[in-house]
Amino acid sequence: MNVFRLTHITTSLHSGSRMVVKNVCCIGAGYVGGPTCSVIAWKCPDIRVHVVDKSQARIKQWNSDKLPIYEPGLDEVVKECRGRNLFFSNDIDQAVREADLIFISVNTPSKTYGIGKGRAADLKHIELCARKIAEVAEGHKIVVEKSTVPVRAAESISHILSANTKPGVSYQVLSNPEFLAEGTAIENLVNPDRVLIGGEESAEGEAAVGELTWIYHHWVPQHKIITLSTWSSELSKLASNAFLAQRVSSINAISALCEATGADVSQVAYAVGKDSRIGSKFLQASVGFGGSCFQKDLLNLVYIAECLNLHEVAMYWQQVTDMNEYQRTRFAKRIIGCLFNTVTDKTLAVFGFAFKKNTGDTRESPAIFVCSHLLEEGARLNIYDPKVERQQIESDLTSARATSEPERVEKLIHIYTDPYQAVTDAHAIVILTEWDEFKTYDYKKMLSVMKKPAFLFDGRKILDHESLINLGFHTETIGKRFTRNTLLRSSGGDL
Ligand SMILES: NC(=O)C1=CN([C@@H]2O[C@H](COP(=O)(O)OP(=O)(O)OC[C@H]3O[C@@H](n4cnc5c(N)ncnc54)[C@H](O)[C@@H]3O)[C@@H](O)[C@H]2O)C=CC1
Ligand SMILES: O=C(O)[C@H]1O[C@H](OP(=O)(O)OP(=O)(O)OC[C@H]2O[C@@H](n3ccc(=O)[nH]c3=O)[C@H](O)[C@@H]2O)[C@H](O)[C@@H](O)[C@@H]1O
Repeated sequence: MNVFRLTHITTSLHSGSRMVVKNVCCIGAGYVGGPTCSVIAWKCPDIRVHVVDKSQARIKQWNSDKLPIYEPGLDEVVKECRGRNLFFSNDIDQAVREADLIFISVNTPSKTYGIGKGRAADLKHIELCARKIAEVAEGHKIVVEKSTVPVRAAESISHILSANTKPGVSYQVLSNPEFLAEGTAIENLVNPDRVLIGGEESAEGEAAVGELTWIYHHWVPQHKIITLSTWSSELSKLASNAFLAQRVSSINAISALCEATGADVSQVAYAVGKDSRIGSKFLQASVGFGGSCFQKDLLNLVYIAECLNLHEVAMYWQQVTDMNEYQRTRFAKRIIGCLFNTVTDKTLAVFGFAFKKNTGDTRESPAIFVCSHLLEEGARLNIYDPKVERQQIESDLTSARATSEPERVEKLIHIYTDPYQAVTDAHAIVILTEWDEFKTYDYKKMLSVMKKPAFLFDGRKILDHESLINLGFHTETIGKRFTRNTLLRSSGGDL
């Protein structure tokens, strides 16, 4: 079916029967809408791209020299296209009215209220976009679901649009989920593994799929563009994130076994990944996965399965997120255990707060969970991250969800812009993000200003642990135990 549809689309493109997309609008100028549409504008100089958002602050930043998100390569793309065929504004009505094709790229967080609280995707922003489009649209519009949504969300969008259709207005709704990862967004967008386009199985549906395919054809080879049914496209996105998260939880489960048995998780991951059926990617054991999507998309999948009475399926995917919770808690407990079972009034230098390197994003960062656990135990935290803003760290750790005692926490956290200052008089260094610069530090110099015994907990497995032990650090990492640390502990660590 797929081959048939692709052939059909290519034929209709060549026959000159297309509507020719000249104006694209994207509602939602976030981590997905911003980079995705910047790349479309960059690769398609013949298309005008308008990125709109309800947040004035966000749009102001997109129009400034300091973009609202840090993403390698993004500044250059925006600089080249902004004002030429790429525009950022709050005028949603006008952008929607002028557009031939509208991406909906707004946030779809887990619900924080009502039925499905904490698990179901909150589609209120999507619905508001559909209603806005219905209110102001003129002529024919292709509406593209770019946000990650539950299966059959496109049906709800279509219902809202058709129930409010004015004379002379028509719509086609497509699913085109995004697979970019933060920190490598531009690279992923420029050279995607695949692009999914789901559409209705009708002549109109296929014509709309053809229009979006034409946009991607500007830079993505035909064989990477997969057309499929709307529902398959929506579910493929949730399934992809679930599979990726599952790999991380699988290797993290093995890391606990390694620590208990004396095996080394890096060696196990290497050996397992050499099997070409398994592959080596996404097998890096860590303090746990973070980011705005893995957790919410997994929980959404669990919720969908439960609603469909597929309890075993729900329980299977639930375990992936339970394992992640276990890994984060296990790491925090290990820190406390090694520090003689108490961190109260001890100073810990925390390196990294973003959920992964090369981003300033902290959403669901394991750092929030580990730090919150340590703060509950009364630790003082000196936190350094090269890209996360001070206010973000403060708000993440003092928010109602992270703690019940914001005033107490405020006194316990100190944000540093220099890692060497952050370690002064600290009892331990805790690495929570895999920033490359952490590998380049002078740990001998750091050790000299720390309390002894000095501890280092590498939650990302990025440092040379043997060298650190030789320097005199009591070193702990995920999925491996160092026997020489025992000597350190018995000698008071003063080597
Ligand atoms: N962050 C990521 O790396 C990825 C995210 N996704 C998915 O893409 C979607 C968007 O995610 P992000 O870009 O991270 O979210 P985000 O929170 O960074 O951006 C969403 C933007 O939409 C705006 N918005 C919300 N409702 C609006 C409305 N009614 N009118 C105008 N603007 C509105 C918000 O002000 C915000 O700026 C989500 O469904 C997410 O699951 C998919 C792939 C990767
Ligand atoms: O839907 C989304 O939001 C996106 O979610 C992930 O992208 P992202 O969350 O940006 O980053 P990842 O590289 O997937 O990392 C997620 C988390 O897993 C952790 N991780 C990743 C890989 C690994 O081997 N080990 C590991 O602990 C990372 O440190 C990070 O905390 C997916 O990789 C993207 O394909 C998807 O589009």
